[in-house]
Amino acid sequence: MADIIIKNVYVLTMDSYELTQGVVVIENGTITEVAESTEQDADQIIDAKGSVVMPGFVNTHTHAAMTLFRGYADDIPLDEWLKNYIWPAEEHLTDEDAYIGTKLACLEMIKSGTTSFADMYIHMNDVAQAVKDSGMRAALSYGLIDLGENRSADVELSKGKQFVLDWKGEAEGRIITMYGPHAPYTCSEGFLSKVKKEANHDRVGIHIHVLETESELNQMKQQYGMCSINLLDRLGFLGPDVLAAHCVWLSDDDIEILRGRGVHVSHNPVSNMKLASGVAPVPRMLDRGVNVSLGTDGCASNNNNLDMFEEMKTAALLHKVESLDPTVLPARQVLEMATTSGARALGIKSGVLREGYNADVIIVDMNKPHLTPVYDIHSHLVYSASGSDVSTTIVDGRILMQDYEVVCMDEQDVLDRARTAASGLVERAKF
Ligand SMILES: CSC[C@H]1O[C@@H](n2cnc3c(O)ncnc32)[C@H](O)[C@@H]1O
Ligand SMILES: [Zn+2]
Repeated sequence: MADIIIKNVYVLTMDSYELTQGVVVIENGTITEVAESTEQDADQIIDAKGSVVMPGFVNTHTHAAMTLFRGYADDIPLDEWLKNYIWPAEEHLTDEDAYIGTKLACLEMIKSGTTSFADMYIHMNDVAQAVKDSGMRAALSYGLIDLGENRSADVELSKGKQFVLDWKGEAEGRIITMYGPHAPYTCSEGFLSKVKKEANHDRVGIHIHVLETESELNQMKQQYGMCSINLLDRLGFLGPDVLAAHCVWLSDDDIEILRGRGVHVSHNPVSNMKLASGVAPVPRMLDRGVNVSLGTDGCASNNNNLDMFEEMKTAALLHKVESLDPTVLPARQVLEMATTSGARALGIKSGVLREGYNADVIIVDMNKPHLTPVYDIHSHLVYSASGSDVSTTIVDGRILMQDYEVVCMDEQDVLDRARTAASGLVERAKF
C-alpha cells in the first residue's frame, strides 16, 4: 500500500519536455512510480483533475528570517543597505525573531511551491528548528564574518562548525548543513582557507556571496590585485562543494574557472535589479556549462517576497532585454534552473519526478483564467503562473499544503507572531 497517489494529473517530470496524463505514487518519502496509471492503492488519493504535478522549486539562496525586514529599507544600494540599515537592525534580532521570521518564510515558500531552500543567516539553531517544524527541506549555514568590529574569527568558525555538526542530517535528513562564509569582502583570506579546510574535514558544502557588486570587484582588485574568483581559486577554495550566490561581475576567465572547478551558481535576478547590482552573465555561464540555479535572496532585497515564479519570470525577461535576443533563456531552461539545477547545486535527490527520488512535489492548479488555454506548459509556468496557483505542496512525502490549506502549521498563529516580532524589533531598533 502506497502513502499517496496523485491521479488524474498532467505530469511534468522535468526529465523530458513532455506533459503526459498520469499518476505519481509516493511511499516512505520517495517517488515510487510515475506512470500513465497504477495498480496500486494508497492511504491517500489526491484527485487533481486538470492540474499539473511537477517537482517543487529549489530556492538556492535566501536569508529566510529576513521576512521580518520585508519592506524595510527599500531602494538603497547594497553597501549602504547593509551597513546603515540591515546590519544595525540585525543586532536587535532575537532567537524568537529568527524562529518566527523563518517560519513565516517557510509558510510563504510552501504556499508558493518551494520545497527546498539554501539559507545563510544568524541565530541558526532557531532557523533550523523552524525548518524542522515546518516540514521543509533546507541546506543551512551560519553566516561567518571575521572582518569588522567585535568579530573573533575563531569564535565565529567554532559557532559555524558547531551548527554544521549539530544539525547535519536532522529532521529525518531534510536538513543539510553547510559552512557560510559571507563574502570575500567580509572574510579575510586566511579565514576563507580555514573555512574550506573545515568544510572538507566535515564533508559539507560552502555557501558564499561572490562578486555581487562592482564595488566588491574594485575593493578586491585594490586589496589583492585580483577579483574574488581569482582570489578564491588561488586559495584552493573553489570546487563542486561551493554554492556561489550572485556572481554578477564575472569576466570570461572567471566563468571558465567556475566551470572548470564545478562551482554551482545561484542567480538572484530580482535582488540584483532591486539593489541595482548589475546583470549576471547567465547566458554565457549556461553556454559554458556552469550549473546555474535560481534564488530569491532575502525577501528584503527582493520584490519583497519569496516567490520562485516571479524569480523565473524576471530571469527570463531580464536576459532577453540585456542581450536584445528573445531566444535567450527560454522558459524550459528557466524552469530547469528553478528545479533540477537547484537540486544539483544542493546535492539533493529532488528537482525531478523520477522513481527513487525525494517526493518533493507540487500541484499547480491550471483551472484559472490567466492559465487558459495551454499551448506550452513551460511558458505558462514561467510567464503566466504565480505562487498563488500552487494548490498542494508535498515535501519528503508529507503533505504540507493540500487544496490551498496549509496543514503543517497554524497559519494565523505564524502571521500574528510575526507581526508581534516585527513590532518588538521596531521598538528595539528604532527604525
Ligand atoms: C552573516 S549572515 C548573512 C548576512 O547576509 C546579509 N545579506 C542579505 N542580503 C545580502 C546580499 O544581497 N548581499 C550580501 N549580504 C546580504 C544578511 O543581512 C546577513 O547579515
Ligand atoms: Zn544574500
